[in-house]
Amino acid sequence: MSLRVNGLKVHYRTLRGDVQALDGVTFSLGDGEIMGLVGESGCGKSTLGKSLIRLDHRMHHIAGSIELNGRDVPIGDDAAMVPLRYHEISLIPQYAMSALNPTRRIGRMIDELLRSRGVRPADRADELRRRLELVGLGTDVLRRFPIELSGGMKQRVVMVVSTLLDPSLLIADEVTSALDVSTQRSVAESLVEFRDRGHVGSMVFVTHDVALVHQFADTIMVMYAGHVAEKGPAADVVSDPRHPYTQMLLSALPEAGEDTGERLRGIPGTPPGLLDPPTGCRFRDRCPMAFDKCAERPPLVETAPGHWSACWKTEGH
Ligand SMILES: Nc1ncnc2c1ncn2[C@@H]1O[C@H](COP(=O)(O)OP(=O)(O)OP(=O)(O)O)[C@@H](O)[C@H]1O
Repeated sequence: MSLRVNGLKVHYRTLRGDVQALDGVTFSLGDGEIMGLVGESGCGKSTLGKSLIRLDHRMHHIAGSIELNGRDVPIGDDAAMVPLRYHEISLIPQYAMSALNPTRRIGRMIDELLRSRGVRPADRADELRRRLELVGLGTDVLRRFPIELSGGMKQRVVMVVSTLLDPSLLIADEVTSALDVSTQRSVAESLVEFRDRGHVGSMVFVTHDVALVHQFADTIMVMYAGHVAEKGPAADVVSDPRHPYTQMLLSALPEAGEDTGERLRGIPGTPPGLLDPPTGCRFRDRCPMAFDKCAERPPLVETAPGHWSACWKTEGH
């Protein structure tokens, strides 16, 4: 499995003009790679996740291409995307577990979903049972209503359903944010296990939680205001961040076990509005290292093997 996203621009049409939510996003994902996608609220994480599978009616594909396993993904053509959805690319949207239909038993809901995707439920019944077991659920959940399950159980059901057709790519959007810390970890471990067993090819794991994602992701991509700031091996991004935004994002996190008595400080300032974003580097108004050249947009450059950064001050620019 391989994914290549090249120069992707996606805007939201609003009465006040176009919100430039993704402005030339370029990255690739290798076979089996789990990529954590992080950045402050509003930087375009969910928009990128949705763009890979389904644009809603306000989203417009302005430019750029997506290639999955060497084939073009026609994101601007809703009808042409139908055969790819859930079979090739699957999404666990934000709040999916809260959106389970309260009047349907889990088993019936799964049957209906499979039929809507052109699959006979009986053909996947054994696999469904195996995967429920894999995430620690008995088949009795199939007879239950969503209200009878805990948050962690619901999230596991959603994971199993979203991956039942063995997609090449899974986008998991904030799947752990509403869960307690130990459940977060076990949901993340189940996703890794699904990848290890080949139930999903690669994964984009969207989260605010750098500390959690760095424990299990292979790579981390940091977005800022619709641009990619940095992408690289998870351990390198955390131990040797190249982009000043990543450095500030990480320094705003507490060290494990450390209590300095200081209040945590966020990054001063706020991201620019995307209706009329500044030209050049979009981080420059908040960046302590900004200089004249930042009025020009810095290209994303590979500064070490597999480690990319878009900053004029990073070596290699
Ligand atoms: N339906 C919409 N109409 C107009 N603008 C939108 C819409 N949805 C998102 N946006 C804007 O697009 C930009 C990217 O939003 P997006 O939800 O992708 O960010 P995010 O990083 O996923 O944020 P969060 O972490 O809060 O989910 C933001 O400026 C947001 O205000």
